Amino acid sequence: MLDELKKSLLECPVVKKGDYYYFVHPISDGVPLVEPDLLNDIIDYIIDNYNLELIDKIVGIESMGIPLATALSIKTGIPFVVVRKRSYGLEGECQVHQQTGYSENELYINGIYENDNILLIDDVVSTGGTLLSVIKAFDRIGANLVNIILPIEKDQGREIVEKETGYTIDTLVRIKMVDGKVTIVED
Ligand SMILES: O=P(O)(O)OC[C@H]1O[C@H](OP(=O)(O)OP(=O)(O)O)[C@H](O)[C@@H]1O
Ligand SMILES: Nc1nc2[nH]cnc2c(=O)[nH]1
Repeated sequence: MLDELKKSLLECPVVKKGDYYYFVHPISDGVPLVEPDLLNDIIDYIIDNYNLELIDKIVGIESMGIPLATALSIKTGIPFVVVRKRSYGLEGECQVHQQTGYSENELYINGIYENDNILLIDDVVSTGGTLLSVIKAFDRIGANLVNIILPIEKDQGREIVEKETGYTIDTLVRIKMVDGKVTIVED
């Protein structure tokens, strides 16, 4: 399982954003081509390894959390919500500041309410900045974060977020940038 994901990560190009080594991968960038088998590998792994009966809503963070949330939603029949980079000004909208290793944005949460049982999915955790701010917003809303799942883990973001929030962050493959190339960190 996940061999496709590991293999594709080892092969993917890396570009520099300032001092930040940025891997370019179908799951995290939608380029150069997203093979359905790769997406299915990830979704089938989640379905095979998690009890999703309690989940009311899947939540994907724009942009690359969207394909994952969509695919998981279609296969499970669980509805999904997107945390957007655009404000809608709907009643109760929650604004969140997103800081990554190379960019910052505002994120906007609509459609998530107190006691919603949530599966939060995104493509990658690196510095943890995105996850940290979204998780804190869900805590303010009073939503119930049942699972937090990301296919790709890079750098120390996962540990930082787990320490700061007390939540368990599940990642499927851990990578490390060595000499500007992607390496897989085996458990
Ligand atoms: O752990 P962090 O350092 O916060 O990095 C992880 C975030 O970086 C990307 O978001 P970004 O908005 O840059 O890209 P996207 O719009 O392609 O998802 C990715 O989708 C994660 O949300
Ligand atoms: N594709 C991609 N997304 C990221 N989000 C945070 N870091 C990275 C990275 O190195 N590559």
